[in-house]
Amino acid sequence: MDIPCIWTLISFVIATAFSLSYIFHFLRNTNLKFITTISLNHPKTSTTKTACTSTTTTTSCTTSSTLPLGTNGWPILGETMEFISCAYSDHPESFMEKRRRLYGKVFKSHIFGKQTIISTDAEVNKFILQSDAKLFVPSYPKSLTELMGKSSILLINGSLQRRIHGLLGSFFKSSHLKAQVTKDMQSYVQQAMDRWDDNIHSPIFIQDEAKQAKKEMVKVVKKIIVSKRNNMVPGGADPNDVLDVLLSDQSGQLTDDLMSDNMIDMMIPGEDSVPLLITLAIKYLSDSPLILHKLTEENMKVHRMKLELGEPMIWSDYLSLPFTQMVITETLRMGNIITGLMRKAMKDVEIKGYLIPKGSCVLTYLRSVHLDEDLYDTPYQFNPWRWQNKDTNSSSFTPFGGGQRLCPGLDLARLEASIFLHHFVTRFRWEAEDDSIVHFPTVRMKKGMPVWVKRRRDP
Ligand code: HEM
Repeated sequence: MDIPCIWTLISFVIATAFSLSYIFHFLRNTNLKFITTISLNHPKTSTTKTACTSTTTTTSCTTSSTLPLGTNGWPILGETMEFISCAYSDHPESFMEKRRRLYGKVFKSHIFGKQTIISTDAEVNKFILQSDAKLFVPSYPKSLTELMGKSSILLINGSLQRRIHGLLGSFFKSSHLKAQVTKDMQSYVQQAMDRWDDNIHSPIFIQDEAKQAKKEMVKVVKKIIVSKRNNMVPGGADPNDVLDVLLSDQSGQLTDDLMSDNMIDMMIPGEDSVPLLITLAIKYLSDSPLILHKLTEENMKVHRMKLELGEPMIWSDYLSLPFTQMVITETLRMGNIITGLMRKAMKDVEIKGYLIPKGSCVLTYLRSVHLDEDLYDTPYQFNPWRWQNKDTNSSSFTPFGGGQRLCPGLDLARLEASIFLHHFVTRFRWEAEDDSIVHFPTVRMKKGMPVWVKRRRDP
């Protein structure tokens, strides 16, 4: 066969493949029930497997469980293009909403090169996040795992993960660290805001300013580690806090690699998540004058009281401002800085009647839960009052994950956001330029959240 002929044949095969996959896709969308039955091997018709349900204390096995429904989309591409185009649109939830309507809150899809079970159900997510490594382990794309390092706490499992988690958790909770972070952040924020006073000809970009503040915070944590290491006397005094414990650990498990990988874990949320939390709070406040007024009033009150007493604000003052904390909680709910968490099933697991087969990749999609109208009235409305007398420790609110991997930096994140907001609203009035939230590949402001600031005359 000559060369043009081979090309004609190849083109024909490719065209046929695309046409068939188009027809297949079209049929599936128009006659969903028929196709799901065939293409998904739906257990109602063909699959019955033995599966295990675990609670904190028991694991029981049943023989009737159903695989989540859903579609695989196009060959190779799966449903990735639709996922991305929805994520870039004004309504990024549309991908999940459409499938929730068709298949329920837990469904199957094929995104980013992998068949994935997506859970948008609060209870299912809670179960998955609270399970130990016998049932589910973290599962991230190779590019991310290489960045994190193999001994990153986000990737290790079992007793070593629990040990490091406990140590980091107590370090971040220690009043010593909170006091140091508060002192350094206050001084940084004040210096930065002094510069803004003179800046009347251009807007301030909150996203960049918050990131710069955060870089200072990472330096603070590092400074504490270095100074502790230098001042450590072998067999010396009892450890003061967890970092002392980490540094003096003799088990040989906490290698330098492990310590440095975990510093990176702390820098990723530091460089990104906390600045984003601050930026989103400013965005929502700029759009809601009444809420901004109430927040300013609360912060002004404590600011004046501290001035009269001649005392500085300390970390516990920031964390006990009730309305400010409600604003931060509502920002976490609506902002969804971490949209979802990836896990891999280590055995067949049955949750709420869904069968999750061993080896499945599972995306616990936190965003859909936080915006679920079954759980929140008018979920797209920024309403901090909804948190009045409401527990933030529930399966319907998990911006910091849950279970054994619950974010150990959550108090620190709230503290840093509170410090920034306090100094910002007590020193300035501002007018925000139009900006919008982008949801893919990560959440951020399109223009960096430019605001025009004006010094308050009523300290
Ligand atoms: C708004 C800010 C933050 C958000 C939304 C956030 C969110 C999260 C989430 C959802 C997880 C769970 C990951 C998983 O289950 O796979 C996590 C874990 C973690 N976070 Fe945060 N985080 C924030 C700030 C911080 C800060 C400030 C630090 C430390 C300085 C920090 C350190 C960590 C660490 C070390 C883990 C891993 C815990 C483990 O796997 O045992 N985070 N974070």
